[in-house]
Amino acid sequence: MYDIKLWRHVFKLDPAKSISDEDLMKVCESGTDAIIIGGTDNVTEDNVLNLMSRIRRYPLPCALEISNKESVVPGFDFYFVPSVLNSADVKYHNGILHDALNEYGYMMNFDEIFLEGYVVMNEDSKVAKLTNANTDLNITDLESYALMVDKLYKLPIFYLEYSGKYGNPEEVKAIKHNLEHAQLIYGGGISDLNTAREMSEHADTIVVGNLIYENLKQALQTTKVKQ
Ligand SMILES: CC(C)=CCC/C(C)=C/CC/C(C)=C/CC/C(C)=C/CC/C(C)=C/CC/C(C)=C/CC/C(C)=C/COP(=O)(O)OP(=O)(O)O
Ligand SMILES: O=P(O)(O)OC[C@@H](O)CO
Ligand SMILES: [Mg+2]
Repeated sequence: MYDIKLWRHVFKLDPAKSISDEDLMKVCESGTDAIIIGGTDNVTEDNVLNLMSRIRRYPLPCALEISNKESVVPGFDFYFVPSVLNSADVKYHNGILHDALNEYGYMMNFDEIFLEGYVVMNEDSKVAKLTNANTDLNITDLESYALMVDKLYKLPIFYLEYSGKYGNPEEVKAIKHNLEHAQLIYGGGISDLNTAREMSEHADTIVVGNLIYENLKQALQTTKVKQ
């Protein structure tokens, strides 16, 4: 599954959180399509490297969703770079990215880097606070972001981020309707197979994060969306 377009289900592991070898084995052998390593805070070179090397024992794709320049390490199959479109701070659109290109642009392998058009919707999430995101968006606003990502910026990925909260499936449906090329990734508050199925109806890919740490059994059930 080294074609990200084919991913239906992904587990997102937070390098700042601990997970036992036994639980990690269950996650990696669950039948999920890929693992994304990502988090908002306390993401360091050390904890990213450590988690990546433990996941590398298993034959599944592993992507790093970059949260800061300092924790980018070689060895991933893919690098996902979030550009938070509804952030009030240009730093989180392209500012950090521009700095990184100044420093390392000459040595980047652009075939493995995917820019994510990110829209953050849970006002209480760490990522919304960090990026000062305007989460007061209605369906028309979201449809417009979808057009922006797909028709104008022509980004490969639209990520609807509800981190920590379950979103509105009608929003996912409306966004999907406006995407012709971009892959629609939904993440946030998936708590069982039912919610996973509901979001999978319209999202191309669903991401399960916190549930891994809160209720691993339920998290593993969500991979059944692939059946
Ligand atoms: C060495 C090598 C091979 C290099 C490859 C080249 C490469 C890819 C270089 C990278 C270029 C680079 C450094 C670009 C910078 C991009 C960047 C840092 C952009 C800003 C990213 C950004 C907006 C971060 C904010 C946080 C964010 C969007 C996080 C996403 C994940 C997320 C929301 C997780 C959920 O949060 P969590 O921590 O789990 O929250 P809870 O604890 O509440 O659950
Ligand atoms: O942790 P949860 O709420 O499952 O969200 C998943 C992911 O979208 C976070 O970046
Ligand atoms: Mg989390």
